[in-house]
Amino acid sequence: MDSEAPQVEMCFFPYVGGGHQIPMIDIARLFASHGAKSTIIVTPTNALQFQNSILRDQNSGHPISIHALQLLDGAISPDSDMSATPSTDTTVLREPLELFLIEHKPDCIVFDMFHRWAAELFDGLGIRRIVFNGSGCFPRCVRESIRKYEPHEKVGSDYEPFLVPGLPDRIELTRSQLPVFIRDKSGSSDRMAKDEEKSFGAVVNSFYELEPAYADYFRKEMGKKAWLVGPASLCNKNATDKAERGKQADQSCLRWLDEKEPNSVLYISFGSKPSFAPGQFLEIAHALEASNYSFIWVVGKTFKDEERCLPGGFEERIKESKKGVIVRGWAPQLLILEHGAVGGFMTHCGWNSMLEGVCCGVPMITWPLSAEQFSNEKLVTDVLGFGVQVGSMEWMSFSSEKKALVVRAKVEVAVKRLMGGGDEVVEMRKRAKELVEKAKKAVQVGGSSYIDADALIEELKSSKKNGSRGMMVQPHQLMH
Ligand SMILES: O=c1ccn([C@@H]2O[C@H](COP(=O)(O)OP(=O)(O)O[C@H]3O[C@H](CO)[C@@H](O)[C@H](O)[C@H]3O)[C@@H](O)[C@H]2O)c(=O)[nH]1
Repeated sequence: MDSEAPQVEMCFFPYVGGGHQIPMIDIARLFASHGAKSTIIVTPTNALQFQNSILRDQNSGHPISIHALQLLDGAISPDSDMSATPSTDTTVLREPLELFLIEHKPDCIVFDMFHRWAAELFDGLGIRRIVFNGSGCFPRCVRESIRKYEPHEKVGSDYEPFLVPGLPDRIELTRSQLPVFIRDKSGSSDRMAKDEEKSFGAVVNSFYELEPAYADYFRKEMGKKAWLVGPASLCNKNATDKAERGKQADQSCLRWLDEKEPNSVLYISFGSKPSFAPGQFLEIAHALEASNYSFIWVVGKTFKDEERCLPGGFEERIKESKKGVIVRGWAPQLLILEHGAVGGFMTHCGWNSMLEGVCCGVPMITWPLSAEQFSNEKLVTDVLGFGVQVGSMEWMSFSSEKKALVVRAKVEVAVKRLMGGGDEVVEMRKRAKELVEKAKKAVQVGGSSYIDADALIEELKSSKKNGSRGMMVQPHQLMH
């Protein structure tokens, strides 16, 4: 490293909730641990959520801070009711952000693509922008291929599988599994893709060894400049950091897990905003009772209609038999997944959950619901080979109450297949273990993600030293 070069100043502007915000906070902490002066720009609500872990990092000597944007008088923060979705309008943050950036002029800003107005602001201010879109290379290759070749236009029905053209593996999807904005050709995805094209590159929460063919494809075939610096969750080294990630979690389920045999518990979570129709909760509950494996089930804040969600006496029965725990708030997901008693993960295939399952070596039951989750499922089951599909077929939108049910028999089959621990699952665990080691190595000194993070910092340093924005060199993976 060039010790004479000035310290690089990076700003991070995460989205206002859930699966996009958590990894970006981790990524900011990761860059600070590499010596970059990192400032996380958030709303006042969010600042409180993350301040403890940032304080701990500061105490370890990492150059990191949080800046809480001061909203104009009368303005309401987009996360005030904690229910932000990808379509939440965040333009109210624009003015205070602009004031901050004019004063601080960082060397770059890593921003979430869901702040749809932000690229224009950064360009206007002449600030180098690096995009973060939350997911990995694989789903982005799938999306680009579909955008380019439109294979979904060439099938006869929403449920007829089509091949996603040009990818390193044979990947099939159906039209019903595609986001509505792709099916309807609405401009929002095109605009975000264009924003990404014009940025200096992308910081990706992934690691090369997880998806080498797709990291190469993303960079070489699709011509994207990308720094794969993850898995970001691995920067949480101690139990306190892991427990406080995102929100304060109720940890009582960990004591319950301590009593269980290795690999005997199924962990069920559908991400930061679990949302099902009552009938779907009911199908899951019946399947869990019928399959008779122990489980921790995160249902989110609360059931909308408690009585229609669970069979009569369900909670009393599972409590008495010690078969299961229902978490109504925020679960300490990282601590649960790394607990030896957990042998399976039923997941909606959000990128973070998928990656966290990989880092903990836990095979999955894949139950994609929306966004790019159907693509992520293919990575888990068809490419990495450590998942069992529950068989969900229908993309559901955030606003829609129309949700296709997966019936209890299908859920039960998947649970028994994964938790039964047959030869297939033994193989999955073996593959998963290998990936755990690769993930850990990637973020250690000399690992692929470590090198990528340093490469970005060095790039920023040298252009700072030259007083120019310069051309960014492609990170380490071209050396592979
Ligand atoms: O009780 C909980 C619930 C969630 N989490 C954490 O919250 C994050 C959830 O992220 P993810 O699994 O990616 O799910 P979503 O919140 O649904 O993520 C959105 O953002 C992801 C990243 O772009 C996309 O892959 C998803 O499709 C999209 O729904 C993970 O880090 C979990 O560990 C907890 O710690 N406790």
